[in-house]
Amino acid sequence: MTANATRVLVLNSGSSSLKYQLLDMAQTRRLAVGLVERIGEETSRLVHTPLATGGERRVHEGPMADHDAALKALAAELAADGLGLDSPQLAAIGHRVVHGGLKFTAPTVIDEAVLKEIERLVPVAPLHNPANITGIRTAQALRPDLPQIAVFDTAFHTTMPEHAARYAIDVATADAHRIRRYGFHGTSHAYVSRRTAQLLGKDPSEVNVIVLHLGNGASASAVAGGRCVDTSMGLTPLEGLVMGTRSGDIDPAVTFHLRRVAGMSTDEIDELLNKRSGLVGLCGDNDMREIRRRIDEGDEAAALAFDIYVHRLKKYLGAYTAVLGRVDAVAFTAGVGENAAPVRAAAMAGLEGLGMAVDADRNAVRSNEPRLISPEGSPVAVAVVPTDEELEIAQQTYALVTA
Ligand SMILES: Nc1ncnc2c1ncn2[C@@H]1O[C@H](COP(=O)(O)OP(=O)(O)O)[C@@H](O)[C@H]1O
Ligand SMILES: CC(=O)OP(=O)(O)O
Ligand SMILES: [Mg+2]
Repeated sequence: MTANATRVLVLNSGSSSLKYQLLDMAQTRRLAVGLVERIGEETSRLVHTPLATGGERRVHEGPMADHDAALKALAAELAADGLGLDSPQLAAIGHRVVHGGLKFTAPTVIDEAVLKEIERLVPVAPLHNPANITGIRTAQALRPDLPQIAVFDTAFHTTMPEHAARYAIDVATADAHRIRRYGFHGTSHAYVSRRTAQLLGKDPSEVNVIVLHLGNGASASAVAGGRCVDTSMGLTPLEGLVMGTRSGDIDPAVTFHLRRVAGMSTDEIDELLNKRSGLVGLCGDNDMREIRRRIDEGDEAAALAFDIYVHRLKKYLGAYTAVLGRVDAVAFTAGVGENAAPVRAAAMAGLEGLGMAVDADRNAVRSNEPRLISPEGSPVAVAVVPTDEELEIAQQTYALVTA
């Protein structure tokens, strides 16, 4: 690595999207950011913003078959800005990897053995790990000489105590198949809980925070003094909160019933619970903006979907208050948490008994900065803290390659 290799490319591959950022770590500056959406569909779309050159945002529409095609397309965009992947200034590529099992508790240099382990975990992250693997393989082919670093969603949760991580099922079966709560979105929960402590002017070790990461996938975590003590996602990213297309918590016997009585196959049930449930299953839309618009027009299915979503949030707020004993702050983050003021207001409504409340004027403020939305003097600080998984991944990646 040359001395002026201070850039990191971060790839955050979702099931059908690929978010990316190129950063210069010498000044912690974003050079380019972008997103490829609807990968695998006819209507794929790439939005690229070249911040370094101050150029216009560029949008390309047209089919992109897979993450390999998406990565090649974004590489071409970067090259057009003179920021190509062939640059000697590129120090490493950092990859978000969703499932790392118990093995990976820290950022890891990717080699064949690491890739094999990520592959082994595909059955427990079927929407995510395959996309992560394609991203890694394509990036390796484009720059075989460069360190590729995996930053795992599961890593932050590996501090959970056994009584939170274990399911109450037969121990021998659980151990034989490594069935336990792993938790996901850990990079976001770690970043946001730290930023929340900062917002309060405290050290992370001094505060207990409930983080609500509400994106398309959604999860809650209880963070005590900077360490995760419980989280809502489990063996897979299906458990917990109501999500865009995933059910979150259900009675596991629902799946037996769907097999025995409804005659569905295991794959059909998997698809139902992961892709046709949650908000989309309840009302046909998974985008909170659209749901709010429909509620304003008097749509009952949208209103019920919203109420179910919020009810689940309240349950986790209550549960994690009990788990933590003392809550200093609740932090809302990700697409819904950062932007949907009505979700925040509804989730907090009636929780005065837990010391939680939202000030309507503060809640209505739109900003990209971390901010308090609870009333002055509230026992629990309620905050909106924008997540930045890409920055966190870039920092962890750069720290590893410059260590
Ligand atoms: N202005 C907004 N108001 C309400 N909800 C929003 C807004 N912007 C985004 N969202 C919600 O955020 C979701 C995407 O969140 P995001 O964190 O980007 O998800 P992911 O990383 O899982 O793709 C959208 O599906 C939508 O429901
Ligand atoms: C783990 C997970 O659910 O991730 P995402 O929200 O990106 O789908
Ligand atoms: Mg996300």
